[in-house]
Amino acid sequence: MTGLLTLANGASFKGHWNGIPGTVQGEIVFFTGMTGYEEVLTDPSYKGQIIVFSYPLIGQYGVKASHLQSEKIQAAGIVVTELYDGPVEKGAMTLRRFTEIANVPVLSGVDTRSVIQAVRESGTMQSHISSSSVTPVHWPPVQTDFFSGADNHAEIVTFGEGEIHIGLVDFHYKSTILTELLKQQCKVSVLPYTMSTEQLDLLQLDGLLFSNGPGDPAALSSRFPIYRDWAERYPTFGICLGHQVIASAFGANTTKLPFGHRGANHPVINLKTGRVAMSSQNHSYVVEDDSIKQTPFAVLYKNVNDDSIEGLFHPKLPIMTVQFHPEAAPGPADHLELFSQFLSTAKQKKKVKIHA
Ligand SMILES: NC(=O)CC[C@H](N)C(=O)O
Repeated sequence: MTGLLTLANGASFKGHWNGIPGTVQGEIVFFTGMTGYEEVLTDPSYKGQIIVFSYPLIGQYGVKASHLQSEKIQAAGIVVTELYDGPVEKGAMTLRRFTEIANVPVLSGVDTRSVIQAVRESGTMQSHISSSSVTPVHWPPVQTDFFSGADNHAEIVTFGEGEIHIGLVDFHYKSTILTELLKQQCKVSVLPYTMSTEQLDLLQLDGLLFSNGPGDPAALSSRFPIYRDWAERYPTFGICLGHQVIASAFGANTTKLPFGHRGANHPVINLKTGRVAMSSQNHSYVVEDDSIKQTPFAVLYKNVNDDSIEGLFHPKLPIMTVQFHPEAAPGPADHLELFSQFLSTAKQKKKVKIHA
């Protein structure tokens, strides 16, 4: 069955529709990694978006449960050049089957290079994929607030039994973030983002990790004073949305990039050491350079491609934040050491002997 991708700027692209006939609308974003579609599709930060994969063959190694970043596909739709339909390794499911179960359509046979060029020229915009050739006449606004409370969990869920107790502030975290903490023998309590300070303090945590998440960090603005108080009292690490939220909580502004950073090879420079390393990224919003002077923070990392802020640190308190994804999944593991750095501050607070 043929299908059509329409962009809000009027451009349209024909393809082959895979899935139950229908129509899906969402913000169009593109991911440039050669591998990692399992992690990308299930990363909650992609909630509601239509993902275009730049690598021309997608699905070639199937889908394994151990690679998933959440319990389901979070993207609203998928656009690829070729959907691999051959056999996959024992124990893996084909990507076609995985998308069918989730009822997420795949538009294949699309010239994704042209789509990405259009997005790079016009900026991130609304898009529509459909099994009919009807194009939308109006575009309802895209969802940017994912924190109405409706999908928050009320309970604190605890994993692991380690001596160091970390609170993972859950803005819809990627499972690899939890796995990395557990690998380092932490006890991790996954916290509802609406939790009260009284409840938080009862847990006697040694550190807080503010997670990644979908949409606009400004959606959490009513909680910024609370998060600032928490960060000032606990060793703190922020990842992606968590970085944006912490920066905002201390007075910085955020803005939206023209077409975001989504891929597995974004070079970032550590301004203290001068070391450049590759990073995994998935974000549209960014902390504004000029607004850093309104905060106590200093810039630790910058993006080598566009000079945007990639990480911050507090000169006096154990607070560090990164815009990129040190847990990778997918992507290079060059920044995994940041978990150990964060945990060493948590251990210092607890006065536990650090085994380097
Ligand atoms: N991966 C993330 O946490 C994404 C953060 C935010 N939703 C953005 O797009 O910028």
